[in-house]
Amino acid sequence: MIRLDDLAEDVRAAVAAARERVAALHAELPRNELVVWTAGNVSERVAGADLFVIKPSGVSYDELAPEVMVVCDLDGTKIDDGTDERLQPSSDTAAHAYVYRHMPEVGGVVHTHSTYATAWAARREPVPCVLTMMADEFGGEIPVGPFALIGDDSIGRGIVETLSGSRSRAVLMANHGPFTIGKDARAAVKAAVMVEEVARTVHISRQLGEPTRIPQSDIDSLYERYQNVYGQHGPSEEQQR
Ligand SMILES: O=C(CO)[C@@H](O)[C@H](O)COP(=O)(O)O
Repeated sequence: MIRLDDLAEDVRAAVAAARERVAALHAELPRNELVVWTAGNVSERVAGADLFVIKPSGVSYDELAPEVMVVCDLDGTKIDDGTDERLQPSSDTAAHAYVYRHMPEVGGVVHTHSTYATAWAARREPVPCVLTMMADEFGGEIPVGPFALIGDDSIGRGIVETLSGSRSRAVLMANHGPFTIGKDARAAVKAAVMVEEVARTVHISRQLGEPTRIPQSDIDSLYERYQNVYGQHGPSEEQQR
């Protein structure tokens, strides 16, 4: 079994940094009202190693300190990471691991059961692209993935099949809920917040009548601008010094 203490110093430092980030980001799930009880998880790939960090299963968000974040290899097997050997990683670990193995550009994965996104998942209905925020963030509709049972590669396969070649960073797994991906865990958490927001707004809009879809050329322009122009660019003040 891989022992964390036997790994190179730079890998151990990268694991420690990922544990800090993943522990802190779990607080965003209840803060943004994306989860009840312990029903959601965040993971992040460890830079420069075939490892990722994920929360332990069924532990209260209040108790998710960096030192209880579980370290797994890309098969989803917990390594000897210094935590109690009885501490089990998230029940969705196999799904996260499958995504990291098959989507090398992905550095973070999030799963929640947030109410509105999960309501669309229960209907197995994609959220149509009727909001500029959707075009900006997801570049089109939020797709639905197949129904898959928890515990093996099935969920991961469904996520990868649905999101490979899609601009969407979110998939609604049928009858289950949203899974989101990003370049790192923070980006995947942002996508989880955004998918819930747009699922809620489009649901409310449909109570008023049928929302109007945005033409594809406008979706493309909005996506291009948001991904490449929106926000702050260039070196930070620290980098300029
Ligand atoms: O969907 C499920 C279980 O049915 C999971 O997403 C849990 O709701 C969260 O599990 P842990 O990450 O705490 O194992």
